[in-house]
Amino acid sequence: MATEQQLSAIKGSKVLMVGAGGIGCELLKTLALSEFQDIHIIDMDTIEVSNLNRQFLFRQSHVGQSKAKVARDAVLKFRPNISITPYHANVKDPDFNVDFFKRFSVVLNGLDNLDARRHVNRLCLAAGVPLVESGTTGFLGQVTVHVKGRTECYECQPKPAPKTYPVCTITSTPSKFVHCIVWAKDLLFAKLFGDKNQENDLNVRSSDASGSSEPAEDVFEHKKDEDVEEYGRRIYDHVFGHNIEVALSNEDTWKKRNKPRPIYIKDVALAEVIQQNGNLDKVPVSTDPLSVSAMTTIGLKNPQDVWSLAENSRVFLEALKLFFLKRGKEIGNLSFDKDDQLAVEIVTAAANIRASSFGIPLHSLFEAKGIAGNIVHAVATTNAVIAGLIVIEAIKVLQDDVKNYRMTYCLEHPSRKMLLMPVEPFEPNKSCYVCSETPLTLEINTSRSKLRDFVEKIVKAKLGMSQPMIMHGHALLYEVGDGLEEDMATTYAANLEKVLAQLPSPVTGGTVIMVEDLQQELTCTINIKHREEFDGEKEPDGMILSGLTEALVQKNDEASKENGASTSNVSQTVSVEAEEDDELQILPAVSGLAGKKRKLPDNANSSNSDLSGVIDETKIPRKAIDREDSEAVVVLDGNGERKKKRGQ
Ligand SMILES: Nc1ncnc2c1ncn2[C@@H]1O[C@H](COP(=O)(O)OP(=O)(O)OP(=O)(O)O)[C@@H](O)[C@H]1O
Ligand SMILES: [Zn+2]
Repeated sequence: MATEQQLSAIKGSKVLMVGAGGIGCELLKTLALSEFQDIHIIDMDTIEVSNLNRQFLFRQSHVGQSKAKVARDAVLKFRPNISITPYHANVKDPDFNVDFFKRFSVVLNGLDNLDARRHVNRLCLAAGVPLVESGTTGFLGQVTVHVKGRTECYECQPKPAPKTYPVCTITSTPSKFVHCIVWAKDLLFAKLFGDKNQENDLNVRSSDASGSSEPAEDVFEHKKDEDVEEYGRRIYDHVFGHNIEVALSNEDTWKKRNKPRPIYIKDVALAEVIQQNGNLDKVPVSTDPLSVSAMTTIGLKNPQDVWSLAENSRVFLEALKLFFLKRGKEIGNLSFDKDDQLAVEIVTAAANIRASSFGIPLHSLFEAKGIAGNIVHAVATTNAVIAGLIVIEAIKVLQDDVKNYRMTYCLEHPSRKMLLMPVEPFEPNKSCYVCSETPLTLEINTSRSKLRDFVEKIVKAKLGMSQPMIMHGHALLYEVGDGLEEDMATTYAANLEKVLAQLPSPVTGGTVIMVEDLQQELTCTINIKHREEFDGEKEPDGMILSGLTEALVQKNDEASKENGASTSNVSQTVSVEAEEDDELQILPAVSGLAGKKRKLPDNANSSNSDLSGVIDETKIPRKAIDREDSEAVVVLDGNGERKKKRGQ
């Protein structure tokens, strides 16, 4: 039961919720039942069938409608007298500016991606509004509190980067099914259906061109009059047969490894089935390109079955054919999407054929989809627990009860009888470029890199700015926005194509530039250091930004060990991520010592970095507690009451 003081804080508040998905639905219900009276919700999505199992405010009949609006209507049914204002929009829209944020007592995030979270963090800082941030993945979850000047901001600490694998493991020496999936998705699928000009480590030449003056042809090129089936067989033999033969010729690689087996269509005894399969008459008529299915055409029904090599080969050939016949217009622009049935089918089939070649156990489409889409199945209970914790923290924030703020981690298994681990928040990180505006340093070749490279690779990708303005002293080098005069827009467009040292106000070693995002009201100072050379493999951007609270790249230790010595390419990595969302950071239970340095655990996990789909997360907090035994730890006792334990 809330005290009177709490009730009065709740009733007088105006709350902004961002995200009306898994956490958001639970959160809106809990806010309404906790007597909150004025709630605004932003969500840019419409309801999908796959949301219904856990986003309980939505029903089948709501599919296709705005999440924010339907969530509002559903809650008003049992709390008709409160005010809920929905916005079916992206929180990054310019309408949601600092003035908009200033209208709220607290902002509560129920988002699923880093980009939006960073954006909201910046707006909350600029508006001086407290933020309660949250995330869940399977049984894991966390709620953190961010109040300007008092606690760290969302970006004060590094976020775990996607798990990556050495390129050589993916291209030459896979030892796990996940390696085959990454190969099929990031290399093969990208080469077949993505941008043809992209850099890609897949062997694309039909033969080694070194001996001849003629450049070898790109096998992935679909020749004008080439029959699609013929094309499919050619690709099959090249990637599963020829490329493996080439790999085998490098004998050193296989001295301590099992040799892979080249697989050609003729080996799979497909002669007859090729004739039968791909009967397009059998494809159900559908207007939705994402529902075209090779499995259906072939008559494979159960996605949980593990297909044989021959079945995988049939699916591969059929899916390739369907892409060309049914979705030809998309070819050249596709990137893997876990909700694209045909894409999942071809990636599953290709990964399985490769796995077969390397003696790795095959997997079902269902399993392969989980791995490729990095799906950790959501647990509705975790969302409910996290939503409850968000409301608890929101109430403390409304009462300005700073000393009782807690960041709480929800674990899968009890650790010291705790499933919920509260941790005192940390002070702002003095070197955070977001909340402490600490200058950054950029090493760059100022006579080779263009302003466009700087904008794309640094300002947008690294600093997460969407409406940047770049200044050198009083000179404005670049700006975006609707209100720009035509001549200025032309000047900025021309500047983008100039190398830094040749800009109207030249940027060279020693220059200090300011980058400002007008919407986020964030300004970064960047000290420029000219550097002549960059290592193409280790520093592929050709520029290095330092001073960020940088992401920790999680190396797959086993993969590194297995392949570390095999090629020169170990430092290069392939990301297993299709998208940068669902990021969840699990931090150790260092507590009580606000301002003290903390480390991410070695095996820190995040939902988007664990491909097994099963996160062995319990080790993280438990290890952390054990390691931090002598530190102050705040625990919940059996009755749920908070006790503060001080270590010796
Ligand atoms: N930039 C954004 N602006 C507004 N809403 C956003 C933004 N980014 C994400 N969201 C919303 O945050 C919610 C996150 O919810 P959740 O993690 O349950 O994802 P989901 O898309 O509903 O489910 P799933 O990804 O598991 O299919 C989604 O409803 C999504 O629309
Ligand atoms: Zn910060």
